[in-house]
Amino acid sequence: MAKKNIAIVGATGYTGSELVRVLINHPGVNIAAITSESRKGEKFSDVHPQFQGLFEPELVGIDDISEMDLDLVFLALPHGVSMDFVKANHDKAFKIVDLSGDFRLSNKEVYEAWYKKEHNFEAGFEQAVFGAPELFRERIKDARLVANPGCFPTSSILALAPLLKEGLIDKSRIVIDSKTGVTGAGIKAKPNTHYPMVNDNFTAYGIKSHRHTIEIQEIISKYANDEVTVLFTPHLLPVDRGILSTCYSTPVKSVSTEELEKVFEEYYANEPFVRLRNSLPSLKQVRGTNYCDIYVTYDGRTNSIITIGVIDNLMKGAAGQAVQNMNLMLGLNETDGLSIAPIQP
Ligand SMILES: NC(=O)C1=CN([C@@H]2O[C@H](COP(=O)(O)OP(=O)(O)OC[C@H]3O[C@@H](n4cnc5c(N)ncnc54)[C@H](OP(=O)(O)O)[C@@H]3O)[C@@H](O)[C@H]2O)C=CC1
Ligand SMILES: CC(=O)N[C@@H](CCC(=O)OP(=O)(O)O)C(=O)O
Repeated sequence: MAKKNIAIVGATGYTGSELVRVLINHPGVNIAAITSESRKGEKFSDVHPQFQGLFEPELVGIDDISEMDLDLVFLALPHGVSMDFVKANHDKAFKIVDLSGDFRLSNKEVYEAWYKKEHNFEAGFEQAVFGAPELFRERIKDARLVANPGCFPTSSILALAPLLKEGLIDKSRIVIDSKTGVTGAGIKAKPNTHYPMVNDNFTAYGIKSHRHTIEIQEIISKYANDEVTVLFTPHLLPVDRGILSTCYSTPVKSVSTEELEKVFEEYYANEPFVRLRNSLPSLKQVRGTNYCDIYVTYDGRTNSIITIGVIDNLMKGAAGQAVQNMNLMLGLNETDGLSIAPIQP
């Protein structure tokens, strides 16, 4: 079969380079173009020297790809920027996987309330499919626009989905406590991600208002076909990549750890990128991979179910999941390019 032609928009960012790391070893696709506005005309390996000898094309401008013969375009752009490209190109022959949050929510009003930003392409909300393969695989296969999930939502939705599907927990109060590495904030240094602020430090942020609260809540409500209320707090860890989300919920019937493990085993039996762990998972066990490792247990003393979801924010939380979605959208094997072992230690 001829290789599919894809383009990556936003070469200088973390997820742009992570897409390249995965796709240069993908058997079914050719990176036909990679764009940058800030470093246009330079070589990709000038921007990311670790790719010297591996991938050295010249970076083109975003306008150069609109008329190219492409099968799919990845948007590795900030939210608020992706929507312009989607608006201008939604009727082109190529499919789009948008890594930003611009089309993940239900509608323009909800977006504007949580992102504090105007949205300029309302029709995109109707067209977009939320790119969580474990929940919406069949819809992703037919989608022209996939909204790739946020990193915190990926780790927590996968840790909660079986409990919701089986109607095992109280939907009125789910607490999600997440920790992330600093690459989640993108490549440009900000005061809160500057080395002295992050190193040897630990802090919560986005309390009561982080935009992933509504993303998680909307998706799991849709999935459970009922209203779910989520309390979500992210924290910044002094590590470069990885997310660990600990989710607390209350059972609505009598459960045991063994029963819960069985529910999760059955639910994820055929999922290539979900691994159920019988010991506590950690960031390094998924580093550089597309895995989501999950641990589930019941605490009788507090009558709580505790589930832990761990991912690499740049992989299952962004570029890896985007490639998984691309594989589904282009009719390739879902795991192509993604059979990567973790870097440990
Ligand atoms: N980092 C992560 O862990 C995750 C990120 N995401 C999402 O994926 C998207 C990309 O993330 P990430 O790679 O980390 O982001 P970065 O900030 O690292 O990179 C974004 C890139 O977008 C390009 N760009 C084009 N127009 C603009 C503009 N107006 N302002 C700023 N940058 C612009 C820039 O590249 P150039 O100059 O080359 O055009 C920039 O390097 C974001 O929407 C992010 O929220 C989602 C899940 C996880
Ligand atoms: C450390 C850090 O700042 N992380 C980011 C996560 C961003 C992300 O990946 O999500 P979106 O694609 O939805 O922007 C944050 O909390 O905003």
